[in-house]
Amino acid sequence: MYRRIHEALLQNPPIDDYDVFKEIKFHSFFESQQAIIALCTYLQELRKNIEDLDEKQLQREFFKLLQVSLWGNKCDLSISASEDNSQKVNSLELLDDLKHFILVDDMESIWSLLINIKKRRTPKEVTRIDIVLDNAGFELITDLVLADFLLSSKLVTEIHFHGKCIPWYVSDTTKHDFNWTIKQLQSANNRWMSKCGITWEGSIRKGVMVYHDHIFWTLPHEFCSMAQVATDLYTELQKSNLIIFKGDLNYRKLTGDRKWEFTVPFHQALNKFHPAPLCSLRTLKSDVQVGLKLGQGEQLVTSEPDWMITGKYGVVQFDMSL
Ligand SMILES: O=P(O)(O)OC[C@H]1O[C@](O)(CO)[C@@H](O)[C@@H]1O
Repeated sequence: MYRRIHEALLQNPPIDDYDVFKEIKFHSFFESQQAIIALCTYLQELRKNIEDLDEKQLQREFFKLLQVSLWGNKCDLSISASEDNSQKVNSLELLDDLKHFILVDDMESIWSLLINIKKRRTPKEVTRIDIVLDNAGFELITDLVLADFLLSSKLVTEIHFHGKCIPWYVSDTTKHDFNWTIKQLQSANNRWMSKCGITWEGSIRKGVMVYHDHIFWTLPHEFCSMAQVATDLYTELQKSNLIIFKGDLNYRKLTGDRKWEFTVPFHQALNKFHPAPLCSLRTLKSDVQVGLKLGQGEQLVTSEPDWMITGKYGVVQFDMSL
């Protein structure tokens, strides 16, 4: 459907590069303003003392911002049929209450990977994280905040973002959305928002934040076929130390969108897709889920029949092995 919409526009210059979802994406960004201010303020305060944090404190902040990015995935205009689905309250204050809804929590393993790389890194070495983006609006801000934290804490030295070439699933991030968001922050009437915008613009100029897009992300292929059908993208991702896949649609493509048993290991469902260590930050909006404990899925089926489609539950699911 999204391809059809795009095709129809392509055939009708001068509106051939018009994004029909632009207005609602903008609206969702502005509606999330207070939550964005809270997050930007938190980040800027954190940056002031980041050099003084010990390992435990750094880990705590990493877990916080990883969860903020996870729950940012609730803000998706495709699940809400384009009704308002913005973030109204400070997401940092909700984390304790939401913890219980994380069905798979591999945050410790992700932390071990990153902190060990940091400890072993020589001064000239690059540590790279790739974030395969999902929704523009509040979710994109949470991803940028996480990226900034990873860079300012020196856990990593480069962040590569991957977005969509065409408007996709209503609110998915395109290059235009990415640049627009950073410009909006820069010119915002709030010093912390504009500080974030200016810093991120600078990071892009210096090449420590890099934006990519590739047609593969809007093709119907499951990710295990990437090495064959998009060899250049697969090779690019192999340069990463960790790939973070945001959102439900990416999870469906990681796992081939099959009716797996809930207890099938994530590694098995990836079906040999291993360009680099990877993780999924996803709130559940469709009926595929792997890597659960024995009985966990069945219990949810009984107690909450729609647990897989409302975005109430989330996973931070990691696969290390190559
Ligand atoms: O933005 P996300 O997290 O990828 O969610 C997209 C999901 O939402 C839906 O469009 C509706 O639930 C699913 O078909 C799709 O998997």
